[in-house]
Amino acid sequence: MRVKICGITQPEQGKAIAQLGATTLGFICVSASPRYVTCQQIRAVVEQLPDNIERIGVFANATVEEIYQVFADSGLTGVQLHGDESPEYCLKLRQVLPNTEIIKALRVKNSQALEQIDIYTNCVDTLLLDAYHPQQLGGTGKTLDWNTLETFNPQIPWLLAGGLTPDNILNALSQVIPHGIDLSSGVEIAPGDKDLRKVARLFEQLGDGESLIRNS
Ligand SMILES: O=C(O)c1ccccc1NCC(=O)[C@H](O)[C@H](O)COP(=O)(O)O
Repeated sequence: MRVKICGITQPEQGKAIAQLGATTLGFICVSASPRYVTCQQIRAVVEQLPDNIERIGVFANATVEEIYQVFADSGLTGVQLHGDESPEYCLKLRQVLPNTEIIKALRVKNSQALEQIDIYTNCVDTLLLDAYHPQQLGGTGKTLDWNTLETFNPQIPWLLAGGLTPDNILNALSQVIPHGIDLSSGVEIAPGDKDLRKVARLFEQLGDGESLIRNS
C-alpha cells in the first residue's frame, strides 16, 4: 500500500520517515500553511532521500507557471492540487508537466460531493479524498465519514486522507479500500514537526493489520 506522509519540513525527519516505510513524502507549497516550505527547504530534504521515494508538492489555486517554477527548482516527482482547480486546469498542467503524477485532492463535505469526482478521472493520475473544513484547506485532523466511502471505486487510484492516526488507521481500512493513505497532523508534535514515534507506530499498525488491508 502507498503511504504518503505530508507536511515534511526537516531533512532528518524526511529521511527517517522514508526509512520507517513511507513510499511518498508531501511538501506544502501553500504559503498560508504553518507547514509551508520553500524550494530550498524541499531540496534539502530531497537530497537525503533514496531515489525511489516519491516527492509530492502540494499546491492550492496556484498558477500553472508558479507550479512549473517550483517543480523545476525543487526535485519533486509529482503535484497535488488541493484547492478549487478545475478539470481544464488539470489538463493544462498535465501538458506543461508531462510524465509527472498529478493528484487532485477533493475535500468531501457530504456524499453528493463524491458525484463530481468522475469529472476528474480523465484529467489526473490519482485522486485524494480529504475532509472538508470551512476555513482550512488541509492538514486539519478532521476525519471523513468512512461509511459514505464503502462503495467508492473510481476508475483511477485514490488515496484516503483526513484525520488518520496510528490509532484509527486499521478501523478506517476495515471500512474503506483505498490504494494508499495520507497522514499529516496525526503523526505530528506540532504543524510541520513530525513525531517519529507516531510514524513508527503507524507502520507497526499497518504491519499488524496486513490481512485487513485488502488492497496492498
Ligand atoms: O497540511 C497543510 O497545512 C495543508 C495546507 C493547505 C493545503 C493542503 C494541506 N495539506 C494537504 C495534505 O495532503 C494533508 O496531508 C491532508 O490534508 C490530511 O491532513 P490531516 O487531516 O492532518 O492528516
